[in-house]
Amino acid sequence: MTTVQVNTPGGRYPIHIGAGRLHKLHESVPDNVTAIAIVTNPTVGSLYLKAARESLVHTGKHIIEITLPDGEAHKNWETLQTIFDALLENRFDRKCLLVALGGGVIGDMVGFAAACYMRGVRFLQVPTTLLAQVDSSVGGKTGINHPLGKNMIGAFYQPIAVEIDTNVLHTLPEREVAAGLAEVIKYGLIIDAEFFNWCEARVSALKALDEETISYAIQRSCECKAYVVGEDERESGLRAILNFGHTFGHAIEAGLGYGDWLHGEAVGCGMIQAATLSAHTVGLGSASVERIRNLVHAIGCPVKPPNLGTERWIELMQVDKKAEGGQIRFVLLPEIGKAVVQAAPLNVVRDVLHKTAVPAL
Ligand SMILES: NC(=O)c1ccc[n+]([C@@H]2O[C@H](COP(=O)([O-])OP(=O)(O)OC[C@H]3O[C@@H](n4cnc5c(N)ncnc54)[C@H](O)[C@@H]3O)[C@@H](O)[C@H]2O)c1
Ligand SMILES: O=C(O)C(=O)C[C@@H](O)[C@H](O)[C@H](O)COP(=O)(O)O
Ligand SMILES: [Zn+2]
Repeated sequence: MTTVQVNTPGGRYPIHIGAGRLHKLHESVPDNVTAIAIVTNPTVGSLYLKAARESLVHTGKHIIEITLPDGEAHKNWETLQTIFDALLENRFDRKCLLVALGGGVIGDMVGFAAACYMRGVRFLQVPTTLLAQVDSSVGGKTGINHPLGKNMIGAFYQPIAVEIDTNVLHTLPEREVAAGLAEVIKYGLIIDAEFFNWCEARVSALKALDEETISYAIQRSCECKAYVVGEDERESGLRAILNFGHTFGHAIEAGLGYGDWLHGEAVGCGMIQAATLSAHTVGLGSASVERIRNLVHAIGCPVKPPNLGTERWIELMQVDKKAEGGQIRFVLLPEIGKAVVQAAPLNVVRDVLHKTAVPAL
């Protein structure tokens, strides 16, 4: 097992990474917990709820299970309310623990529920998708979508620990693995050029979930994210670089009504668009743009954005949380491994939207 430590003002906690961690969840449950709610969905529940429950039974605590509908389209108020209903019906008190067993959708919603229930109870992240293991379970961004914008309602709220079991990745559909790899590559692009090279050289092993390769990819991703959120928990500066590819990517997700493209797929394609914009604004070389496009393609994510119509793209991107005074701000790369956040002229953005609409592969 490897441990990566997260240290933020809002919480200090370990990320445990290893094969079989699902059977050791009890090790992360504090003694003074009064009751545990395992929150999952039917897909993950049918695969892993039994193992999670069996390990948590070792704590001797009262355990309930809450099953939410599966999918990004359900990351909303209505689903959140069902968590509160179950907690109240079962008389859960302030010393309860919520366990998020699932991908990023479950993690984001359970984290937000934990932030709100009785003004804050503890929660444990047990991410079961690659994307959730390398990104969403770490750093405390929690929340739900609004029809007008992605993750628009939420809170910064840290878990007490993250338990990553690499074994669970083997039941993931290929498309979900590709989506997770998009966020892995992101760390190389924004902060660690050597890690980008490392990923480029290991595409087959990453896609095949080779144990040693994927474990290192998860560890390095968590280290990068832990560093960034440790410096800037609430995104007053540096943390915005974790949003590379997301200004375009979130527009794809919201523009298509959530659930058509996977989050990681939208981010993968958005990173190509952001790289193209970087070439026009901060001097990223065309060879680097090509490398990024090739790697996104190689991991199995789409490289051609959907046709939302240029003005609709702009409208959707203006809703982005990084926007200030109506001006869209983008994460841009002067070079691979280095990121800056700045506004870009709208005529250049329009030009990039036209250029990236043409498939180059
Ligand atoms: N909070 C953050 O910092 C952060 C970071 C990145 C993404 N996100 C959010 O995370 C969400 C995307 O997360 P995701 O990609 O994990 O999607 P997801 O949670 O929808 O999971 C993808 C699919 O895989 C299934 N699944 C989960 N684990 C499985 C397993 N081991 N085997 C088989 N199937 C499994 C799920 O049931 C679901 O159908 C988005 O809402 C995104 O906005 C948040
Ligand atoms: O943790 C962060 O900060 C990120 O930006 C990570 C992103 O991968 C993630 O998709 C996040 O939920 C996006 O945040 P948002 O503030 O743009 O909704
Ligand atoms: Zn993301």
